[in-house]
Amino acid sequence: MEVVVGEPTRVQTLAEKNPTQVPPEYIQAPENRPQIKIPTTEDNTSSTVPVIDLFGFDPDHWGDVRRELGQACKEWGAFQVTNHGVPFHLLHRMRSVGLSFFKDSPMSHKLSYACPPGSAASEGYGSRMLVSTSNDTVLDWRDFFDHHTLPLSRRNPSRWPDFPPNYREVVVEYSDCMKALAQKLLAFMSESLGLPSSCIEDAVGDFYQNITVSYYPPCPQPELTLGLQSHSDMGAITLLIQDDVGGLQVLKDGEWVMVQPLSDAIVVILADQTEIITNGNYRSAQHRAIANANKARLSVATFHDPAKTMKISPASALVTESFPPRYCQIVYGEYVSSWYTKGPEGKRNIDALML
Ligand SMILES: O=C(O)CCC(=O)C(=O)O
Ligand SMILES: [Fe+2]
Repeated sequence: MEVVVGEPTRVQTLAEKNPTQVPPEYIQAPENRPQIKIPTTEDNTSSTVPVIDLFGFDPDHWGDVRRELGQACKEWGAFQVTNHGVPFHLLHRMRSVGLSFFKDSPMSHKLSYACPPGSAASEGYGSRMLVSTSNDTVLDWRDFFDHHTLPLSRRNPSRWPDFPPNYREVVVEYSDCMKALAQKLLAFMSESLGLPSSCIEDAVGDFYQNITVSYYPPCPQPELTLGLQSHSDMGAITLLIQDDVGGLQVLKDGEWVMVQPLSDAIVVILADQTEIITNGNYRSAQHRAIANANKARLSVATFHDPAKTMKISPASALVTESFPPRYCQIVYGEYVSSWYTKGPEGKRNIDALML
């Protein structure tokens, strides 16, 4: 494998030249290309990513919410939540400062935050997800900004954009709200499996939280490329908001299903460590983002991961003689390194751990 050195091409810079074609390094193999469909009234609408009303965590609704959540975790590994308690104006402000950084600040400003080329998951402005590439690696039609937000020892707002002027304070507030929601959701998920409410969170340990703002510029040939290749998230739980353009898809029974943009909802994506901890009772969601011919799209994903030193294995309460462990124990940091080196290719990293 050849290690990438030097600054990557910024997709936004490419797109601003109004090309009529996507450069070859962004063209996916035919089997990975998205089917861009214009929705019709004959579409089978039975397959939609579940939307779960959390009723502001009102205890009167806990039983129903737990049941719905448990079913969505089993069948989909991804769902949207409404009445989640995070103020709508905060979701709006987070999208708005993210968009303003990409759209309103000059490239020279963005580049002053560039991720160091060739290092995985570093904080800053980036365009390539993987550390190294072979000739057949296909690039994503995406630029992003990654923030290290938790634990507090990793949080250094001076590494984040200072434009627009309220950028840093919005990210701090957003980070804290997402942590609180992730904790509540993991508690419900534990309970829905008959486990004590702290079971999954205890197995994850202190959250390592990263917030990634993804910017997908308009693309001349969205049918040939992907905004973000098919993958499952490697940590425990991801909370995502998007704008009204749409493009996030979840794989369900071999079909790619679009996650309908709902401005006040938060998309919940189960990640690989939750699949291991729940011994496969709940599965991580395979997902991807498609590009759009006419519009730029923005999403904000908040990842909650274990510390690199954490050992992750199926919860002992879910392992019995009739339900033996289905995954071997891993050290999270080793899982991450291998993920970034090999690339995600759907769920191959987690599938490789299955006993
Ligand atoms: O932009 C999206 O909707 C998906 C982002 C995502 O899956 C990720 O950053 O891991
Ligand atoms: Fe993801």
